[in-house]
Amino acid sequence: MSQLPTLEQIRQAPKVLLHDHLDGGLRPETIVDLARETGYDRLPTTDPGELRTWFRQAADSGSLERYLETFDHTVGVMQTREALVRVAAECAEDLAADGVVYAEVRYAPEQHTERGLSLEEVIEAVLEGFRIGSEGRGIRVGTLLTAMRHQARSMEIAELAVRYRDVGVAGFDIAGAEAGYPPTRHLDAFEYLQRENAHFTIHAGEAFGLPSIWQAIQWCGADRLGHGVRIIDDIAVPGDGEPKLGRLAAYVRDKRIPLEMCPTSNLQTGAAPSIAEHPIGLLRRLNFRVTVNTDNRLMSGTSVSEEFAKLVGAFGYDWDDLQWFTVNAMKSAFLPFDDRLALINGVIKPGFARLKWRA
Ligand SMILES: O=c1[nH]cnc2c1ncn2[C@@H]1O[C@H](CO)[C@@H](O)[C@H]1O
Ligand SMILES: [Zn+2]
Repeated sequence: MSQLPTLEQIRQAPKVLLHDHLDGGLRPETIVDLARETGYDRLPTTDPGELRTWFRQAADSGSLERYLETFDHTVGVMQTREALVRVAAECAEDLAADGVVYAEVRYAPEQHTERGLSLEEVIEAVLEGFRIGSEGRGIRVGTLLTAMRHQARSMEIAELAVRYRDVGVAGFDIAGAEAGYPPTRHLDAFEYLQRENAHFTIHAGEAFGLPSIWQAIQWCGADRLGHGVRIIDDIAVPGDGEPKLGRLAAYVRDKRIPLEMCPTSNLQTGAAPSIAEHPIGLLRRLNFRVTVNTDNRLMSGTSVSEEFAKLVGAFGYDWDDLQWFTVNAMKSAFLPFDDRLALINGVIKPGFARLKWRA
């Protein structure tokens, strides 16, 4: 009988990451450096080791709103061009070191203008950082521009996503507290993106249920769902018989709408009770188009490989399962079809084949 994949082996597999926040993945050492350089004096500690633990624990709050408070400190030190270039470059390095071959990393440009940078300067700094950090590392990184759902700048950000689409911006997203801020608040931005043939995902079904998912898909036209875990509220699982899908869950599965699942993050915000009870188990069994993501590597103390390893531990996933999640993610990327196919056939399948052969 073949062994289950180990964390070390998983690190060597070519992986794809669709849901990762730039301001949720800083190295603690970098936060300390940047705070010193930019005069940010509100960090809870200036010891990198303690800071790592602080983020992890503060994010373990059980509520999305409290989890999001920790971003004050990362966003607080990402207010200069140099800081943004460095954070983006290190993000690409860290993802490449974890074996990620394609990533879409998101952030909200409107949160990085406190010290006078324009939205364009923010976007260009991040693109420059990703260019520097990916060079020669076997990784391709695109960005998603996020608009904050409690603010009113989504149209402006959507226009920038279209303007920069041929130079590294792959799409658009909305994030932030979900309850009380339905996606339809930003309908004009989504309609504009659709008219422009642009791609977007929406954080939906994380801290709020089915109405949020329904609006994101049927009103706003989202290509993908950020999290989407609450889709299980539309699936009845009788004790003995087959699970029965409601109309919305059936639509999501039939249309192959990608779910950007982030298991550890969901435990921290209270969206799932444990990895073993995470909806990903059922959704994978029912062949929804599930992908596995990190959300915020710093706040969750995780990486794509570690998310995979936790799922292997909880559900006994083998190499075929991990390849299936990876191909799902690549199919769902906001990248031209030819490029997706080239990565699947030229990088992902051969990479997994080598690991399976060794196992
Ligand atoms: O899981 C999440 N749900 C909703 N919003 C989030 C999540 N993670 C991060 N952000 C929000 O997105 C902003 C831009 O990257 C972050 O500053 C944070 O406020
Ligand atoms: Zn997120």
